This record gives sequence, structure tokens and C-alpha cells, in this order.
Amino acid sequence: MDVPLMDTSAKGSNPSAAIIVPAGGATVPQNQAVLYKSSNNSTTISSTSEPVPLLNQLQALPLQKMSNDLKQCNTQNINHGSQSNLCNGGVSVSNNHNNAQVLAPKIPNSNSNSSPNGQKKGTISLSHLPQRPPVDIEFCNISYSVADGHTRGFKTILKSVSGKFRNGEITAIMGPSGAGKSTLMNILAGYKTSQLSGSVLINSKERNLRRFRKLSCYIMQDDVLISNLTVHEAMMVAANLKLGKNMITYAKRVVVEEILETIGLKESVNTLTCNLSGGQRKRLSIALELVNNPPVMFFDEPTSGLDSSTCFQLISLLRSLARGGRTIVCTIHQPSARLFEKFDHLYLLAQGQCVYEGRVRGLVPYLSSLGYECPSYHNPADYVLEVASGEYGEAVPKLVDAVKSGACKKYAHKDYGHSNHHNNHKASTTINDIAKGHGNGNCSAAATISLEDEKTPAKYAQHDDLVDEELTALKPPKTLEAQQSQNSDCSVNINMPIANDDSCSFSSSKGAGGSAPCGVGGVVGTNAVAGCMTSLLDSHESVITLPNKTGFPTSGWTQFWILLKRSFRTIMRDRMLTHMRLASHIIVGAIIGMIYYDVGNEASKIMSNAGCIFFVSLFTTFTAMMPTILTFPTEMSVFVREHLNYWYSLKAFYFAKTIADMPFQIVFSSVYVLVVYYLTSQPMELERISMFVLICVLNSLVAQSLGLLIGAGMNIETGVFLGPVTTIPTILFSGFFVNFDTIPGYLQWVTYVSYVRYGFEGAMVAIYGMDRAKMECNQMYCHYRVPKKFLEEMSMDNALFWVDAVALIGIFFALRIIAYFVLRWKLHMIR
Ligand SMILES: Nc1ncnc2c1ncn2[C@@H]1O[C@H](COP(=O)(O)OP(=O)(O)OP(=O)(O)O)[C@@H](O)[C@H]1O
Repeated sequence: MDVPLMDTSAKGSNPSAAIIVPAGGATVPQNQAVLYKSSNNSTTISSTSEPVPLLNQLQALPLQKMSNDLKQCNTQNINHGSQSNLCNGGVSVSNNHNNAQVLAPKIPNSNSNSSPNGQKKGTISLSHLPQRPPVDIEFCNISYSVADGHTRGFKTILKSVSGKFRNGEITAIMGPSGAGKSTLMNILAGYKTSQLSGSVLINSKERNLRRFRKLSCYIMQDDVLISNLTVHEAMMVAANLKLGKNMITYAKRVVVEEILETIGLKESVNTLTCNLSGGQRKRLSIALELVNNPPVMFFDEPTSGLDSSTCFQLISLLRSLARGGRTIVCTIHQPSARLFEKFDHLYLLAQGQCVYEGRVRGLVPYLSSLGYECPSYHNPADYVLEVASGEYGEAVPKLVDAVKSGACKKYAHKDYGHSNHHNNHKASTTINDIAKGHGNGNCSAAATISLEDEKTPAKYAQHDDLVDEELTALKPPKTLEAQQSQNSDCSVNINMPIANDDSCSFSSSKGAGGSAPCGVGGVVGTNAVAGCMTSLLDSHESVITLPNKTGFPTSGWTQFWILLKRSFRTIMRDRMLTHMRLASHIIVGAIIGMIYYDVGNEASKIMSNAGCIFFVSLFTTFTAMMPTILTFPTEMSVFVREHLNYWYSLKAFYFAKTIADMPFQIVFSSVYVLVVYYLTSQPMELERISMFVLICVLNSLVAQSLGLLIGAGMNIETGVFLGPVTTIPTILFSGFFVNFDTIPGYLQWVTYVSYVRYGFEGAMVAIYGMDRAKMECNQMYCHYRVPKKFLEEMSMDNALFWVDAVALIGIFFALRIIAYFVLRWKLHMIR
């Protein structure tokens, strides 16, 4: 019989064997089928001929019952290719005597557990993630107001709301449209900090926003991803940025592969992110953030745009993440009944006020107690929204009063609705694995995700009694625990070094062993883990090993380098834009060259040649500016997501962006200019060619900077309008259409800020300046045979090439600096 039960893969310092313990039963009765996981990750299924030697205490369990449970579990596994909680348990015990290691819910990440779409089912462990502390979020009397449109008043969006979101639970923030769900989540995530009153507590301590942001991530509704990277490349960028350079590349790959396998994207590792389906994009967004194992994850409407099956898989995944000890908070609009019951905790808002906070299963009794009977066969999620929207009369004040009077408190207890409170408490604390050392007592790298089968909750509830007994039985004896802990160190499985910020140094004032490694120094077992947990949230800066002053996991230089490589790669792969840009520069250059063919040294066609030079400036201006206006807002969305999730600094992003674009712009402009230069027979002197190319390239870089400024400050629609509109005056004052001497004195200053003027003037000087010899004349009379005369006519006879070049360089830096501050301002405004 084929049953997944045992894992014999080597782990850490105790490599001989690892055994998966069923949550419902930690021993394997005689003749019970088991599944072994070998070190090469393959799974072997066999039937035991002898009882597997686990903890002696288990012998006290009713064997028949356990056998039945296991059979049931096994049948389910065979039928569904998945693991229930009963099968996977949540207990971590080490038995050094029999040299077997009984792990927390660890099931081989075998592909056999995948559903056809690649979504994982069953219990899978993420054993190589950095250890993070569990986090409870409590908020008290949060009120938030915004300026109300054109009036001078304020609009209060949240009115003194309070609540608590616990680790190990998945919380839904629900409410009618405009109730303030997103606003509340933004406040809790630390994205909104102004015009706010009330307090947010993290593990009962005042929130240190900077530190909290490192512990949390925010996954936005629209899944903005860099489109020209494969899933694996995107993950490696996240790993390199978030795990720091202290972890070797191989170790990062292991982390990435494990997450991708767990989250069901293994088959899509080489797929470009732009080709992923909606559900896969959502899963990738989660996978990217999972890299550093944030204990708090905020999701803004994670199910929007997904079909019901994908929604269900996604919420099951989030629930599994929560079961790993994470605090998962989602805003959600109108979940189906099946989806709704996947949530543990519900926070209901209406008109900016809390109208229910408690267990999901407490909602119907709560409403009923207030006279709102949910009709049979009616989705409670729909019903409560109808009630909150006023479809059954003016319910909100009544519900708000009920909440204020504590009427929903009894539904808030996490064991509400469970038949056996004690059991469930134990179960949930034991399966809280986010900070649990893995087997060998390492204080790092042991976060486990149990991807639950959809039938798990019922099954889990069904076996409450059994779970209790078994968990008690499986609890390691004190001596064993101590031994395990004393053998521990802070090394990570697979010999990976730990990133600084994830190491377990803690304050000696905490009595947790000074800055000694976790578990060493007299602190053993769970105490040691607790030491690690609390130190990370301690308000004293000194107790946390921050990797650098900025607080980002990697140095500014490393961030810059990683982002630069990513930008290069994405630009190179953007066939539509990059290849089209190159092609258009060559083709348009050739067309211009054909139109103005051979006019460069012909005095009778000098005006045409001036027109050609002007068009060269104009083309380089627009082709540099418009793509930036079009693409930067998208890049900006990615940047905002990654920056606010604490991947890297604005400076690193901005420098990388600036540097990455430049070579492409320089090459494209140079190719275009050289094609035109050659076809139009401009003077073939190296100095003039270099000057002409240089001034045109500088002109294009300035235009690109202007595009960046517009793109940073505006959305695409406004930018597409504003770009050309701001360029028209600079063209008018370039000296081609209106002679500088003709421009009225009070408008002369405009010519000095017109960057096209410097580009055009510099190009004219490069072609006709520096005492160029008389030009050819194929007509009876050529007025401008002497090039200097033509420059006089254009009021450019006194122009100096280097002044034009320096002016363009100055404008380039000015625009880049302004764009940087606009970006900072935008970031500030988002909060
Ligand atoms: N900057 C702002 N200026 C004015 N009103 C705002 C601003 N931000 C939010 N609001 C208003 O606050 C209320 C709550 O907005 P929020 O986005 O939090 O609602 P929501 O519950 O998430 O709605 P939905 O489910 O429709 O997304 C809405 O009425 C919205 O119009």
C-alpha cells in the first residue's frame, strides 16, 4: 500500500534518518504502509513489517484507533495525492538514541503531490528559510482622516477601530466597498503614517515602524512584476537582495527552489513572468516575498481576477502559510462560502467602523444574537455584507454598539467553535513553526509550510482528541530537548552561512545567553527559540545584528549592482521596445539620409542641411524621451512594491536605472547620427564627427532625463501629453525657427533653458564652425559658401561648442537630481 509517512532524508547534524510523524499518530503500527524519502528526494513506499521505533509514549495510544486514522489518512492521500494534517502533524522531536530524527511536518517535495496546474497540495516544508519571530499585531483606536476634495474639511475614513491579528491565523478584512479595508491594511502595514491617531502594537510593544517593515511584506492586488525575467531569475534577484551576500549562491538557489516547489511554480521556473497566468503571478508575488520568510504578510484582495478554483488554492496556500506561524492579513471582497470558511479570523468594517471581530465560524451566531438571522443556504459572507450595506435596515450603528459593548468578544477566542479547546491550543502552538529550530535545534532555517488538503479542517477537527494525546506524547522529554539544544548551533542546514540579520544574537539583558548563538549558554529548547524571537522585536537597536546602517539586507553597492544587472537583462530582452528602438533609429536614419542625400557639402543646400541637423536633434530628443515616459511608471510600480517591502533603497534603484539606460541610449543615438552623417556627406573629419555625435548623444540623454522626470511624477496618460507639450517650447527657442536676435528681450532667457537650443547650436558649430573651409557650390551663386557667414545668419557665430556641451551636461544632472527628489516625494505621498 502506498502511503507517505516517513522521510529518511539527511538533515543538519543528524543525517541518518528523518521520519515524518503523522499529526494524528506518531507511530507506525505493524503492517502499516510508510513512505520513505531518500536523500536524493525520491520517495519509496513500502509496508512496515515491524513497528517503527518512535517514542515509547505512543504505545499508550489506542492502536486500533490510530491504525484506522492512518488508514483513512492514507486512503485520502492515495485518492488525492495529498497530505492531511493528520498525516503531517506538527511536532518536532529529535531522538538521538535511535539516531532517528522526527521532523516537523516535513513531506518530500515530490512532484506527485502536484495538481495538474502545478499547484501543490499536501504538506511541504520550507526548511531553509531564515528564522523569523512570530508576530501579533494589535491596534487600538485607530482613526484616519484625509483632506476632503476641494473643501477645506477632513473626511474621517476610519473611526477609532481596534483589533488584534494573531500569528498562526489567516485574517480576512471584509466590508462593503469604501468601508476602509485597504486604508486599515495600509495603516497596519506601515504604508500610511500621517493624519493618523491611535496605536499599533507588535507583540504588545509599540511598533517600531522601520523594524516592523523588515518583518512584514505587502502583496498588492495588481501583481506588478518585471516582465522580462524568468520566474527563477526573478526569485534569484529577490534572494540576492533579501538574503544578503553572507549566504552563498548555492544556498540561495536551494531556498529559491524549495519555495518554487512548495508554491507550485516548479514547472514554470523558466517561464517569463509576463507569460504567467493570473494565479501563477499571484503565487510568484508570494514566493518573492517568502524568500526572507516574513512573519507578517498583508494581501490586498489576493483573489481578485482569479477563478474560483485558483482562489481556493490560493487561500489554502495562505492558510498554510499562516499555519506555519505567520500572521496573514487579507482584504477580501465577496468570498464564496467555501473560501470564507478557510479564514480563521474575520475583521468586518462598515463606514469606517468595526462591526464584527472574531472567528469566522462565530459570525452567524453573532448576527443571530443581534436579530439578523442568516437564511439557510445563504453564504454568510454575502449576508453580512448585505447587513453592513443596510439592506436589512440601519444595522451599522447597532453592530458598532454591539462591538463596543464586547458582544463579539466570545467569538474572538481562537478556540471558539472547537470541540476541544485545549487540544487545539496545543495543536496550534505546536505547529507554529515559523521560528522553530529544525530537528537539530538550529535557531535558523526551519520554517515549515503545511499545504493543507481542502478536507483537512474537518479531518483535523474530527481527530481533536487523538491530536491532543499524540501531541502530548510527542513532546520531547526535557532531557532530550536540552540535549538537542545543547548540540545546536546557529549553522544552517546544507552548511549555508546565515545572513546577519537572521542570526540569533540577543541581548544579555534578556537573560537569553548574551550574544551567544541561539540555544547555547544555558538556554535550551523552546526558551532558546523564544530568546531569538524576542530579540528580533526588541526595541533596543543593539540587540539586533543589523547588516548595515541603511537597514537593508544588502549594502547599497550590492543593491546597485544587482539592480543594474537586472535592468540590463530586462532591457536586452525587451524585444518590442529595445529591438524596435534600434531598428527605428537605423531605418529613420536611413530615410533622413536618403531625403537629405549628399547635401552636407553643398553651399546652395545649406538651409536644407540645417533642417537635417535640426531634425537629427529633434529625433534624438523624442526617441529618448517617449519610451522613458511610457515605461517608467511600470518600473515605478515594481520599485514601490520592492522598496516598501524593504528590498533596496531608492538611491540604489535610481542609480541603477540611470546607469542601465545610458549605454542603450548612447548606442542608439550614435548609430542613428552616424548613418545620417554618412549619407548626407557631412565633413569627414574625425573631430567634427566626434563633436556631432557627442552633442546629439548629450541632447538625447537630457531628453531621456526629462522623460524620467515626467515618468516619475506623472502617470502614463499625463506623461504622454506632457512630454511633447513641454518639448515644443524648447524646439521653438532652439534657434532654428526663430533667429536668436529676433526673439524679444523678455523671452531671451527661455533660450537658455531650452536644451534643444544647446543640442542644435552645438551640432551646427560642429558642422560649420572651427573655420571650416569654403563649401562646394554647384549653382551660379551660393550666398553661404563661407560657413561662418551662415553661422552669423543663425546668430551662432559666437557660440562655443564646449559651452553647449557643458550646458547639456548641467541640465542632465539637474533633471536627474530633480527626478530623484520627485521619486522621494512620491514615496512620501504614498505613505
Ligand atoms: N486620499 C483620499 N481622499 C479622499 N478619500 C479617500 C482617500 N483615500 C480613501 N478615501 C476614501 O476612503 C474610503 C475608504 O477607502 P478604502 O480604499 O480603504 O475602501 P475599501 O473598503 O478598501 O474599498 P474597496 O473595497 O472598494 O476597495 C472610500 O470612501 C474612499 O473614497
